[in-house]
Amino acid sequence: MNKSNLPSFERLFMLLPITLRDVRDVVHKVAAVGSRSLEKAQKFIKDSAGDDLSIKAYGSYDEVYADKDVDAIYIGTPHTDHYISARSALLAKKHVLVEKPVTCNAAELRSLINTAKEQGLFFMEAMWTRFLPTVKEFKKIIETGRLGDPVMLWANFLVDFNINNIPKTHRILNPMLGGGGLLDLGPYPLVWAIMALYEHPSNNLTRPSNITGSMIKTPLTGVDATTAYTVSFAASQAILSTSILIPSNPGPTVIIRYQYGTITIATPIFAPKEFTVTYSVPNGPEETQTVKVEWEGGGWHFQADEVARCVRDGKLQSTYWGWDRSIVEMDIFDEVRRQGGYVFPPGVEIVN
Ligand SMILES: NC(=O)C1=CN([C@@H]2O[C@H](COP(=O)(O)OP(=O)(O)OC[C@H]3O[C@@H](n4cnc5c(N)ncnc54)[C@H](OP(=O)(O)O)[C@@H]3O)[C@@H](O)[C@H]2O)C=CC1
Ligand SMILES: O=C1OC[C@@H](O)[C@H](O)[C@H]1O
Repeated sequence: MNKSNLPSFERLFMLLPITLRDVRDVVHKVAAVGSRSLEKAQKFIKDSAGDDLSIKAYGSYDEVYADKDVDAIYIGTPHTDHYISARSALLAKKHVLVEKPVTCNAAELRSLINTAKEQGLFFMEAMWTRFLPTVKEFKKIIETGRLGDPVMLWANFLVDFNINNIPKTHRILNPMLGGGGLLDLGPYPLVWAIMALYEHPSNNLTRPSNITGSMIKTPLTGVDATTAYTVSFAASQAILSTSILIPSNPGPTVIIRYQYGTITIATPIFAPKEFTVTYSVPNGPEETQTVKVEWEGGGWHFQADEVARCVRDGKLQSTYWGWDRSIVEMDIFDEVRRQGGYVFPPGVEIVN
């Protein structure tokens, strides 16, 4: 059946596989796709949006911002474009979901938050891991209190980008696009530190007390190839790392030690479907529990549901990944870059 021949209500109805993941309170639909080239926008709709003829293709981003049928904009451009695109979308009165890292630095983020407040619009970093069902299950285990307080967390995200055989203009290598491992991969080890340590009731959303960072840069372009960073909270500490030189497997890539046990998160760090909890009692037997979670699709739709709910409820920020989390993240990245001596080329940071 050709969906495009149906009246709009029936087309909407055909989107109902949404209910298969048991989401009935919100529905969202791609209304338009913007690209710097019309042909690319059309190709994206054909290849990645089911060739849905109701989706408008635009050869510029500005046309999407100006479209009255668009309520919210997802920005999936390289990091260095996030500030300009998100600001333009907010000024055009659109709610905004912007890829991780939300901006190149904390000053750009603070500026966007002010714009969102002034415009009365929803704004969120697309930290999709926070919205996965796995994290809901993780939080349930923590809330029982049986593990006690967190003490140490180790997390890494390593990806072999084959950097000797890709163009130096690739966004992972290009300093003009905010290249390097920290900004691209670093949000994932950090999101686990934020979820497990910063958000833990024992820390109660208290900002980190100390941050350290060390970077090894590739001679190819000077961006960070391997980075280690630590984040200390009042009573717990995260040891985090990224590299663009080697793959993450074999995992695990996240281990969290609590007073009375350990949680080990399976790979991939950005969308794990399994974790293991080991409860340890002094002088007693250990008890191990493996939690497995399944979902349909890649998993990005859970954050899209959150955007829809927040917009519906008139919220400017999410309770789960609010502005404070992104500010903690970008303050940490600024400090690690400062200690690691990674200065972006002039013009990359729009706000300083
Ligand atoms: N959540 C997740 O799972 C993932 C998130 N990301 C994040 O998404 C963002 C984009 O990453 P990725 O898709 O790999 O990046 P790409 O380099 O593939 O760029 C994505 C698109 O951005 C547009 N664009 C706008 N300005 C530029 C520019 N100056 N140079 C190149 N492209 C530009 C292009 O679209 P066009 O020409 O059509 O306008 C391009 O196709 C990053 O911030 C990254 O961290 C990346 C991978 C996975
Ligand atoms: O978000 C991401 O997840 C997967 C990585 O390979 C990618 O570089 C990164 O941007």
